[in-house]
Amino acid sequence: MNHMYETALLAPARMAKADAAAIKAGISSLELMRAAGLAVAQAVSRHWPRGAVVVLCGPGNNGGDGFVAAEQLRQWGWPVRLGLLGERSALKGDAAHYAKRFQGRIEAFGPQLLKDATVVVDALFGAGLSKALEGPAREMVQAVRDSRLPVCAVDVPTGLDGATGQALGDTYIRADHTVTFFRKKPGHVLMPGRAWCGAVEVADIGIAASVLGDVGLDACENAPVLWSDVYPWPQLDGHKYHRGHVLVVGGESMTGAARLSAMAAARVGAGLVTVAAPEPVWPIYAAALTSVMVHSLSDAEGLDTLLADTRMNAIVVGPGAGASEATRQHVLAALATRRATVLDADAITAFAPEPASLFRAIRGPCILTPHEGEFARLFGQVPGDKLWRARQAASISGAVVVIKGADTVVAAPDGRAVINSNAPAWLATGGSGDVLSGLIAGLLAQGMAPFDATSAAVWLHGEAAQAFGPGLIAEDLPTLIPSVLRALYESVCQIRAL
Ligand SMILES: NC(=O)C1=CN([C@@H]2O[C@H](COP(=O)(O)OP(=O)(O)OC[C@H]3O[C@@H](n4cnc5c(N)ncnc54)[C@H](O)[C@@H]3O)[C@@H](O)[C@H]2O)[C@@H](O)CC1
Ligand SMILES: Nc1ncnc2c1ncn2[C@@H]1O[C@H](COP(=O)(O)OP(=O)(O)O)[C@@H](O)[C@H]1O
Ligand SMILES: [K+]
Repeated sequence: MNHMYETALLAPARMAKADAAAIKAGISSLELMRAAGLAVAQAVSRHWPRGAVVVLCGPGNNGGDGFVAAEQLRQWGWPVRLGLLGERSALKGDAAHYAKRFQGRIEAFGPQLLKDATVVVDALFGAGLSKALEGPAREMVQAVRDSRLPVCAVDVPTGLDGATGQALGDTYIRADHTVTFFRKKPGHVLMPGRAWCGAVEVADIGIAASVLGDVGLDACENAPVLWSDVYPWPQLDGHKYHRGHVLVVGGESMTGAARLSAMAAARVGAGLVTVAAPEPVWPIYAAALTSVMVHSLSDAEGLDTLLADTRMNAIVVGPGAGASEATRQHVLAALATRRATVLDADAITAFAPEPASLFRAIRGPCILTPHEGEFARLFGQVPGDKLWRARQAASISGAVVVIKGADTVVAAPDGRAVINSNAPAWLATGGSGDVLSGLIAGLLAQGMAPFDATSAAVWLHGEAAQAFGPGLIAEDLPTLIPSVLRALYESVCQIRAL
């Protein structure tokens, strides 16, 4: 199977096409709904002790899934209350079919349903939600929020746009657990959706992955399956130059940033790492670094002189650099070599007055790693969701663009894109972005292609932060890379051995 199919993300419109393709291939829509509702009932019984469950059903197929789940839970002996938004006679198709099979009582829709409940199943609206919630639906969502009851959402929490991860109106369900079908939707991993879905479970409802051949996909969720085949594990017959040489251009006042970047490049496996340190502060870098080499860069010696050593095959400019003319010149010198170049932080900000001059200079492999603030400085206010904005920026700049955050998006100029979902909140700490730039460069130096290297680095970065948890500071991240790599290596080897 195409690896991209495994972690494909399908926006609701494309998911509807996948449903239609599966139905055309022979599975009935009733079977799909039955499997979906059963998966929801199983999730509820797995995650909560048997108790008073309230199933809130909407007027469409999301509500249909709710009827199936409610009947299943009832048969398993759960005390079930069910409220339907709208008239039962207005239900159509599959939802009407399963409403008829529900053996319990359909109660008046309203916040009184929540009294004495222990868990809520949100089957109000799913992929079909197309406008802000109003009237009784809105009141109910607000009541569920106020009740602080645990929620299991069907497909997507009501109020969330599955395509963008944004709210369609002013209120929405915050779920503890979300059961979605066939594949995740971008809204499950893009913020704030990622935070509202709780744990997301993908249920197999009988749709074959092969439908994606015709249906396509909107992006992928970042995962090792996408790049582990091309991960540059060291070889017995290799030597350090086979593993590349990263040059990190250091700054004069914030010397820690370049050191963090350099340490990360070394830990992720670059054969050699050099920091080019401004002459006056060379002793600071030299005293702090051991295996990483430090080159004293005088004002008179341009970066191009140092880069005459063509073994330096990946360059980082930006961490702690200062948004100065000197940084601009360093960026242009690095890009002129057409070697793999990571531009972070001040290297991005330095081009804020004239972004086009940066884009013109990008002729070889280049990765831009802005956070939202730096992104706006370079690309302005691009409308649309984060996935769209990253793709636009990659197309405009000719670089792989990483928009960082709890939902880091990596997009390539050719349209490929991944959304990363493993970063814990602990990662939001000063200097962690500097580490990321080094991880990317370290993988580029070892010959990984820019989009793969960046996706892999973003994932390793998130895993490292997860492994540490609370109290993380940026210095910890490089030291956590070995255990993350070991676990990845062992899992990849196991897969190969199968
Ligand atoms: N074969 C399929 O298509 C399957 C669909 N499934 C379920 O079906 C869901 C999608 O079903 P639907 O397309 O019926 O959509 P929903 O059940 O999410 O919404 C129902 C309808 O409500 C209307 N609506 C939209 N926004 C509204 C608002 N703010 N206020 C009032 N009405 C509004 C729209 O006409 C929409 O079609 C999925 O999320 C999933 O839960 C599952 O049963 C699996 C199989
Ligand atoms: N809420 C969050 N949850 C998870 N990761 C986050 C969150 N906020 C930021 N990050 C990650 O933390 C890192 C911060 O990078 P950056 O803003 O460049 O910081 P610095 O310049 O201090 O190194 C990025 O990798 C980003 O994706
Ligand atoms: K829902």
